[in-house]
Amino acid sequence: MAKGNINVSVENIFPLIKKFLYSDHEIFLRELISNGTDATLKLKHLTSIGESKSEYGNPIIEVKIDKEGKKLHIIDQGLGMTADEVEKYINQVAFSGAEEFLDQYKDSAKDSGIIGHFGLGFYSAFMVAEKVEIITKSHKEGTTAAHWTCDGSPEFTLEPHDKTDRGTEIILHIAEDSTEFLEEARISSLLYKYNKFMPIPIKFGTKEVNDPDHKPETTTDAEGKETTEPQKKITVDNIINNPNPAWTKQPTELESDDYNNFYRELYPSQFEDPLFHIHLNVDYPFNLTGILYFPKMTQDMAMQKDKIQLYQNQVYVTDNVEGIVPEFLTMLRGVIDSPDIPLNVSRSYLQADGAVKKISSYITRKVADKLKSLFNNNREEFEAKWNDIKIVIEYGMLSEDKFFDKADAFALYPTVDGKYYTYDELYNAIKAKQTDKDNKLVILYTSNQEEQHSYIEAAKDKGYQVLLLDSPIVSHLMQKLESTKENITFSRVDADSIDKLIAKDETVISKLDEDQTKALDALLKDVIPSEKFMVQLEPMDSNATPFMITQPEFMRRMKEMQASGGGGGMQMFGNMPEMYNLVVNTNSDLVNEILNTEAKDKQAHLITQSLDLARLSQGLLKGKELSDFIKRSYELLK
Ligand SMILES: Nc1ncnc2c1ncn2[C@@H]1O[C@H](COP(=O)(O)OP(=O)(O)OP(=O)(O)O)[C@@H](O)[C@H]1O
Repeated sequence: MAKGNINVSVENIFPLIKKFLYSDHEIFLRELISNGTDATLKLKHLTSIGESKSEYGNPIIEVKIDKEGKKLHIIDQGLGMTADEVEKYINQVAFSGAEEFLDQYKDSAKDSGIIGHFGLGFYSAFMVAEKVEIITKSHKEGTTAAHWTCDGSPEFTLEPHDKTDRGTEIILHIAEDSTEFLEEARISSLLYKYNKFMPIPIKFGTKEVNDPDHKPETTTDAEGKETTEPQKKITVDNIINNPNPAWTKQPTELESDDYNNFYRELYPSQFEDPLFHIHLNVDYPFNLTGILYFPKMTQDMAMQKDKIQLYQNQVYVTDNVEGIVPEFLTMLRGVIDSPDIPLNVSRSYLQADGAVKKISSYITRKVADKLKSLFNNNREEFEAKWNDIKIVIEYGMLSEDKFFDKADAFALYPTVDGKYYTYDELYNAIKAKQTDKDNKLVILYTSNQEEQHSYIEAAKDKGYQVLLLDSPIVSHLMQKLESTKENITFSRVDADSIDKLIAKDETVISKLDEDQTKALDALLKDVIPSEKFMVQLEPMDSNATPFMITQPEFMRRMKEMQASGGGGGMQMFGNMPEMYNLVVNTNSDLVNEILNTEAKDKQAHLITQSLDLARLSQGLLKGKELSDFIKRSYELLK
């Protein structure tokens, strides 16, 4: 038996490992299974090129709990190690890796982001074990198995072992404070979290299934009663992983059902199919595969619990893909697998990393290309899905300039009449009628068809088109479009009276002379609360609404942008009180009647009633004021 000291300068490294990695100690299992997987894949390669005489067969990795002995076993049938190799790879190489890690990150232990994503390899076993054994037999002919033990001090023992079959068994003597790792449920959930798509089958216990060779017979007795014999069960290995997940296959091998099934495998609690998928597959200048799904979005952007999962060669790493996937795409779901994403560094470093930047822009481009081809190939279907995908697209247009440029080809602007225009189509459809006297194109929109119904009707009567733009970030997008496209402006239908929304050269003559206008103004100001409404007298078509409430576009939009997270300079708008304009049509019969009514109280009554009607059509009449209005209206009916 050989004894010796592991090549390590720190007197006792294990307490350090334990301390630094405490928050994430569960990753030891992922590390050990990864090692077993690597050892198996290496053997596969060696046998395929004739470098190993060993029979590859159908190797699996087994995880076994020995509750009584307080041990956890991880057994592989990979290439194994000779005693010399244990000496070289475990005593020297592996430990220097751990040491290097500690050297580098000793001072930054607080940054758990680093630690959580760093694979400590074999030595992470000491986070949960007080003693570790390796029993390993190399695939090389004529070699003896080796048995290595270490109890957490730098001392180890290495002796021969009688193991005859190829592969490595790691035995962890679980420490007192880590007995949770002797619980079947805990191990099972860890295997599911980290290993469910690893490339070598992983066995954890056995399970009972119906015997496929047994077809239960049904017999009929003398009285004609049928009895079916019980189905025979057989015991089979409980394989916890799918070693060939969809993203590792070529898109040509997969049907749309396969993609949907894989989505359900990833997110078992999702009942709705995704809207569509994007298969990522690139091997130059970096390596990346994956499948992204567009789920059906809800208006609530925060409600997004199933996230994109990041894998490295089929080993789960994290579901925090911030920095790797552009932010607007973090609303998607699916898998990204890349050996080229550095996992052992902090997030801020990740964002500056050249390879990561390229990955991020590749993903953005792929998503844009996919959207474009969906739009080109089946516009009808794309339009039908627009409502569910618009948030992602609009958000992408706002946050990524490259995406903004590409999205011009497929971003849609729906009208209240169910038409869907691209920007260019919209421009051509409305430019003749909706260009104002200053040659500005005015794009009219509503955020709520029900609430702004009368305003929409007024615009339609003029032959204008009204867009339905109702997503929570659309005010930011309008702002961006106004600054990138030339000479356009967005205006909500209730931002002004229809003649002023798109001001043309023609002027409407007022039926009131100057004195009458002054008198009307005074009358209105007597009754109408000036802190809530700015009275605006306007000569309009005599049939146009006599009293109308509008809210200036600029102010309202700034407030909205602030509410949906504009931050910074927009703070001041959020604190402004709601301010409305009351537009009074001086050419209407009602105004004429108000002026010609002698009795003061009747005059005030008419004004109040008209104001309330205008508020009612904006949805602003509520509470006591609404009750008073209803009461007054009944009085009028008497
Ligand atoms: N189950 C195993 N079968 C065969 N060799 C193994 C096994 N586990 C570990 N080794 C050997 O020990 C070495 C060190 O393992 P360790 O897990 O510490 O580092 P690594 O796998 O090289 O890197 P990482 O830090 O990414 O895990 C491996 O490179 C491999 O040569």
